[in-house]
Amino acid sequence: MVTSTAAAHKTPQQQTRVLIVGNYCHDVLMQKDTVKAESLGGAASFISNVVNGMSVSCNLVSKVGEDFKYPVDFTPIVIPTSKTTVFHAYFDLAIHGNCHQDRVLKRVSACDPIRPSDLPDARSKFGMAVGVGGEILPETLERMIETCDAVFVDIQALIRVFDCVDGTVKLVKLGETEFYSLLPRIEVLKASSEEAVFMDVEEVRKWCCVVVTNGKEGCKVYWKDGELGIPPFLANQKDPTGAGDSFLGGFVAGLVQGLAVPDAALLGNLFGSLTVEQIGLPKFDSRLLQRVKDEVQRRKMQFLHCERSEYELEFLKPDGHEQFHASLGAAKSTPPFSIQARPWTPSNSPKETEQTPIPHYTAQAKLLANSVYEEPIQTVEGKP
Ligand SMILES: Nc1ncnc2c1ncn2[C@@H]1O[C@H](COP(=O)(O)OP(=O)(O)OP(=O)(O)O)[C@@H](O)[C@H]1O
Ligand SMILES: O[C@H]1[C@H](O)[C@@H](O)[C@H](O)[C@@H](O)[C@H]1O
Repeated sequence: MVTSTAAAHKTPQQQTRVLIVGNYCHDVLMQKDTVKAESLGGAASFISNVVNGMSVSCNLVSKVGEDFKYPVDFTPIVIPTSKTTVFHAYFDLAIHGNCHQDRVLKRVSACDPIRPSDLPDARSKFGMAVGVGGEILPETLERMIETCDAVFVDIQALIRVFDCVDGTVKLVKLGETEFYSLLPRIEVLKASSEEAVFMDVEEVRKWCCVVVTNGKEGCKVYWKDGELGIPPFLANQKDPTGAGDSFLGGFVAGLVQGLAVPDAALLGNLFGSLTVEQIGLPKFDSRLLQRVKDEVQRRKMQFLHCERSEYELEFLKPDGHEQFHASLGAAKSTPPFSIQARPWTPSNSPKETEQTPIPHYTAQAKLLANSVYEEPIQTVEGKP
């Protein structure tokens, strides 16, 4: 439930819909010490890609160094004395099986933290605290809680620590962080199944909604007095990077548009599944996005007669949920929507792609392989 009383004094028109807070980064995907792909990264970039794609207005606060090399929709704060955050993701060091970990991440450089004074004064409806490299400070999250009606947090912003020698990302228990006391004041905490073991879900669900994503199994939503599994969508996984971020983007885009939590989580699952099918930051086919928006619109129309406060999350599974899943699945699987990412080449210029615009073309991964899970099949240079 959105509890902020200040929210009641603002009309939705006066507010930014979604405020995304987290640093952009450079992602380098590695296998056997070889660079397989480079891409714009950071939860903020994956989330804004989805939220923009769903035509939901948003604002973004991010910091980078002067070395930041991707054009982006939301101008970041450039810190001349700092470098852009860089992550190397090692896929061959990953541990599969029970202790699921799809990749080992190393933070190679870290940009400055985002401070309360970097945040806009204006209120936002939904705030998203989505740091990747330790840039969200407790006081920053607290300020977001004060200025947003509802705050959504990715646990990776709270529990990551970084090896002081090689930057390897490690996780600490949520209860041992300075963020713990703020949990009763946030709306939703999202964690992957790997991260969820670093919190006591039974305890945290008393204070806020907990969403645990679980790769190709979909996700599970826990709230104070209930829980619900949300089914996945089929995907041909090439790179898991950003699946959780895109999930959160789709989830929030659904909630902003008035969907109930289970339906919004389906939208999250859909965008997670679309993301793993491409290497790096995905580009979504505009026709697919239009079909998804149409399905969301149709779903909203089904509930026009229901009285629901704009500031209240609805957890119970609404009638027609399975049908909504099927409709989104049909939208996803209708050709030619399930397209593969195009390899990045310097010739992917705006002029050359004018007839078939490709959003975010310049931010696409510079691909050196078809999947981060396999031996290199084809290099860009080797392509006919
Ligand atoms: N292989 C897959 N097939 C179908 N859907 C997937 C697959 N992998 C991920 N998803 C979707 O994306 C969501 C998020 O994935 P996941 O649980 O792997 O997040 P994550 O580990 O936080 O990802 P990352 O850290 O790479 O951003 C899942 O809940 C699911 O809906
Ligand atoms: O771009 C990625 C992505 O945002 C992942 O969710 C995050 O875990 C990584 O640190 C980041 O490099």
